[in-house]
Amino acid sequence: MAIIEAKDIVYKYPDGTLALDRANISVEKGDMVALLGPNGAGKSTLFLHFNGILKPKSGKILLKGAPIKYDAKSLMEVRKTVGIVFQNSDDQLFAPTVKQDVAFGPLNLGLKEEEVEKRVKEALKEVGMEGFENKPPHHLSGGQKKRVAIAGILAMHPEIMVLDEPTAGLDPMGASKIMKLLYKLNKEGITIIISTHDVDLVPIYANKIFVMGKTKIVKSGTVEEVFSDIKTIRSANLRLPRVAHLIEVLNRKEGIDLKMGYTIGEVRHNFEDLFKEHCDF
Ligand SMILES: Nc1ncnc2c1ncn2[C@@H]1O[C@H](COP(=O)(O)OP(=O)(O)OP(=O)(O)O)[C@@H](O)[C@H]1O
Repeated sequence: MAIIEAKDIVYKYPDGTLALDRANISVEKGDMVALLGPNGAGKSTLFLHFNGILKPKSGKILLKGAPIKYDAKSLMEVRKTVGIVFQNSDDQLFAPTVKQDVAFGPLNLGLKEEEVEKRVKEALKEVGMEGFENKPPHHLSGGQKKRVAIAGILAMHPEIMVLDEPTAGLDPMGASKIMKLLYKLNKEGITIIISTHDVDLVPIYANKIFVMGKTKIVKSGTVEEVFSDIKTIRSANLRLPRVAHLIEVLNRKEGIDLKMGYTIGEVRHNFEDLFKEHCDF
């Protein structure tokens, strides 16, 4: 059974913009999902439905099979289960110190001070931000802010983490580190859903991809299923991962018959197999 599902979600902003028009998505427990799509497709709008920040005009969000309700008590429960990390960390971090920021969510859950302290410590350790407890968040770098924002959500012990473009604005090493952190959290049991434009990182970490066109999901599947659908990739302003593009060019222009791959590791194996087939070592 899906852990979280959007069913026929329609959402119109007050100015009349139809941002979602019967959008459907279904995520299994333990998945690490990447949502791809062009600017303005509706990815952030869809994410804001996952923990009830936005209420659909029609359609439902099902959490563990049950439609979420929008009264304050039900929303509190939903937000314990589903944590959202916003695209812009400055929208998330507002307390005078890192420690107070990470403590905000658990304190809101009404947890005892001792338990809050414990969770803050654990969360900062998990994201590699121990020692920054007393720093003001606005003095941190972009990558550090992202880690603190993730810690603030982790401290609520969510089952699902939804991250809107978690690598946007980070340098390549910082982006890889954040993806590795999310991968680790996923392996520890948290279902992770991210939106991203980083098609080179997606095949390394995601086990399921959804592609969003304007207002709805237009394709879903494994890395291979999605990236082999070139028409959809182009229509969503995406591109192949660089390494896959190289294979495509080698096969097309040089007449090499190399098996397609989407990560460096995969392609290395495919090259080795090709060499074994054609060379006497
Ligand atoms: N507060 C708002 N009021 C009116 N329209 C909005 C608002 N926020 C977003 N929109 C519109 O809704 C549509 C979907 O926007 P959304 O931010 O969800 O897209 P996105 O896929 O997350 O884009 P990006 O990749 O650029 O972050 C766009 O047409 C956008 O202009």
